[in-house]
Amino acid sequence: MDHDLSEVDQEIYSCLNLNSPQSFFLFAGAGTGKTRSLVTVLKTFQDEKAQQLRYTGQKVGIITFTNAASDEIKRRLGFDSTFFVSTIHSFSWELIKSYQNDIKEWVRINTKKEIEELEEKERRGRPGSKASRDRKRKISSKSQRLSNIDNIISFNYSPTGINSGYGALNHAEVIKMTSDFLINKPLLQKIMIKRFPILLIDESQDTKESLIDAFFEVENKYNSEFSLGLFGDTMQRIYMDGKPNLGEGLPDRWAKPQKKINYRCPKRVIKLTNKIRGDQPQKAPEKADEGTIRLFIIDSDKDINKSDIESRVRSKMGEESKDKLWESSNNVKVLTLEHHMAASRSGFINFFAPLYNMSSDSTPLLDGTMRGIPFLTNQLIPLVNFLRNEDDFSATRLMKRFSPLLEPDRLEQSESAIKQIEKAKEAINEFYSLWEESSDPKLIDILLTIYELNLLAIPEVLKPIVQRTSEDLEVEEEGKLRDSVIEAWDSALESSLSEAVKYAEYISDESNFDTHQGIKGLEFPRVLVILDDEESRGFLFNYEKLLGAKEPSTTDKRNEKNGKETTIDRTKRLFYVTCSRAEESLAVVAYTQNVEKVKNHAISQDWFSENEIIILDS
Ligand SMILES: Nc1ncnc2c1ncn2[C@@H]1O[C@H](COP(=O)(O)OP(=O)(O)OP(=O)(O)O)[C@@H](O)[C@H]1O
Repeated sequence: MDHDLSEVDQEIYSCLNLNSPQSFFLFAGAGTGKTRSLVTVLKTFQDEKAQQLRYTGQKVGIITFTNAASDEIKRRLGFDSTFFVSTIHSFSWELIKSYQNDIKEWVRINTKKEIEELEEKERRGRPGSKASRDRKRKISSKSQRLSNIDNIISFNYSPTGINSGYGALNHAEVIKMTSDFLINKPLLQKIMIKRFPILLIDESQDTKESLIDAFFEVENKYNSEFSLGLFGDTMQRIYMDGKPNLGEGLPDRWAKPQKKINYRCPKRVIKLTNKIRGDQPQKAPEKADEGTIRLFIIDSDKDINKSDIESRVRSKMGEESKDKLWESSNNVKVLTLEHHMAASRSGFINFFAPLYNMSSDSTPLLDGTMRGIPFLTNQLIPLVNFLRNEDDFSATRLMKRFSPLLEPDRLEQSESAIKQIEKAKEAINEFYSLWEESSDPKLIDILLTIYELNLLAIPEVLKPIVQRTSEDLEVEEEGKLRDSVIEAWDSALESSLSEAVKYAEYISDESNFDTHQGIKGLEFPRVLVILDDEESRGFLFNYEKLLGAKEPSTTDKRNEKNGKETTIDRTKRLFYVTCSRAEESLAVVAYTQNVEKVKNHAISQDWFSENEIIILDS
C-alpha cells in the first residue's frame, strides 16, 4: 500500500531499517505533524516490514505521553501486536517485571535510603511541628514495608493505581528502578534491544530525564542493532522532570529531519506562536485561513464574576470572529492552569478539592480510579440518571448487576423471587423520594439512604462513614482519630450529587474544560485560554511575570544570569502549548493587577496588536 510518504517521513522510514537501523531526532514546533508522521511511518512499516519482526517475535516499542494517545495510535494501527504501544510507566514495567529478585533488593535498598534521609531531616527539623509529625508517619510506614519485604511474594504495578499492599510499586519507583536497571545491568540492555529493536518516543521532551539518559546509553552501545527515535519539541516541555535541552550534543550518526509547516493553526495564531517562542519560525500552508485572536484583559482587583466575564468573552469572540459557535460553551475549549481552577469554574470544587488535596498523587482522582469513585461513576450516577429519565429497563439492569437486593443467592433463598423484586422496587422508590425533598440532595444523604436500604454495596473506603453510630460522631466532634482519607471523603460527601456529576463529566473528557498541561498533542477549533495567577496555587508558573505586570524576582534574575531556567521561561512554554492548540480562533483572557502594563507588554512583544486587545470592565 502506498502511504504517500513526505520527504521527512521517507527520511524517518529509512531509519527503521532492521538490517541497518539508525536513530533519529524529530523535534519541531506545534502542529507540524510529528504525531502524524509517527503514525504514517508506522503504517508503512506495518505493510512492508512488520512480517520480518513477527518471524523473530520482536516488536516496535512506541511510548506515548498519555493512555489516550496510546489508545489512538493502537487504533490507527489496527491493534496489531507487532507494535507495543504504551505509556512510559507501562513500558518500563514490561521491561523489568520479571526481575522480581532484583526488584526486591532495589526496594529494600531504596526504602532504607529513604528512611535514612527522613531521619536525617527529622534530626535537623523542629520536633512536634506538622512536618515532623508527617515525617514520623512516613518513617513508620516505610519501616513497616521494610520489615515485611521478605514476605512479599511478588511485586506488582498497576498504571491505574488500583493495586495496594506492600508489594505494590508506585509510578515513581517503577521509573527510577527501570533507569537504574538499564544503566547497571548490561543483560537488560541486551534484552531490551532484542525485544524492541526499534523504540520510538512521542513527546520525549517530557520523558523523565533519567530514563532518557538510560535509553541514550543503550543506544550508544548498540547503535548498529537498535534505532531510538525521539519525537518532540523543547518549547513544549511542561513538566519539571523532562530533560532540558534534549538533543544538544547528539552524535552525528543521528538523523535530524526537520518540519517547518504548521498544518493545525490559522495564520494569525502561527504568527503569535512564532513570536512567543522566538526560535524556529513556522510557516502556514498557503491555503490556511487567517483566523482570529483576541486578548481580553480584566482588572483582578475589582469585584468580578469570572464566569460572567468568560461568557461575555465568548459572546464578544462570536462577533469578532464572525463565528456564532463561540456563543455556546459546548463548542469552546476552555483551558485553565490547574484542575483546581477547572473544578471551580465548572462548579464541582466542593466535591473535588478535599479529595485532590488528600494525596500528592492526583492521578487516581483524575482518571477515576480512586477508591470510592468508581462506585459513584458506574453505579450511583447512572442509577439516578435512569430514574430521572424513567428508563426502568436500564435501572433494573443496573440493579441486577450491582444491588445486594437482587443477588442470585438472595433471590434463590427468598420465598418468592417476585416478592424480592417487589422489595427492590420499593427500595428504589424510597431512595428516589430523596429528590422530592431536594432537587439536588447531598451525597452523604444519598449514601446513608443507600446503606440503610441496602440498595447498592457501599465501597469499603466509604463504609466507615455510613456505618457511624451517634457515639462515633461524638468522638469525632472531639477531634480525635482523624484519618486523612475519611476526612477528605467526609468533606467531599457534603457536596451535592450534581457536583459529582460535573466531576464525572470532567474526568471522562465530556466537559469543555481542560488544563494547560492536559492538552498536549490535542487540538480544538475554538480555544479560550485563561491566565489567572490568583487561582493557581503552584509557584512554578506565573502569568503576571510573563505578561510584564510583575517584576521578575531576585531568584529569577539570578537564574537568568546563570543561564538557568526561570519562572518566565516555564510559563512561556505553557503559554505556547495552549495557544498552539487553536485550529480556527483563539481568545486569551488575562486577569491581572495591572491592566495597562499587560496591554503595553502584549503590544511591545508583538503578540497582539492594539485593535486585538479588549479591556473588559467588571
Ligand atoms: N502533511 C500534512 N498535511 C495535512 N495536514 C497535516 C499534515 N501534517 C499534519 N497535519 C494535521 O495537522 C494537525 C497537527 O498534526 P500533529 O498533531 O501530528 O502535529 P504535532 O507536531 O504532533 O503537534 P503538537 O506538537 O502540537 O502535538 C493534525 O490535524 C494533522 O492531521
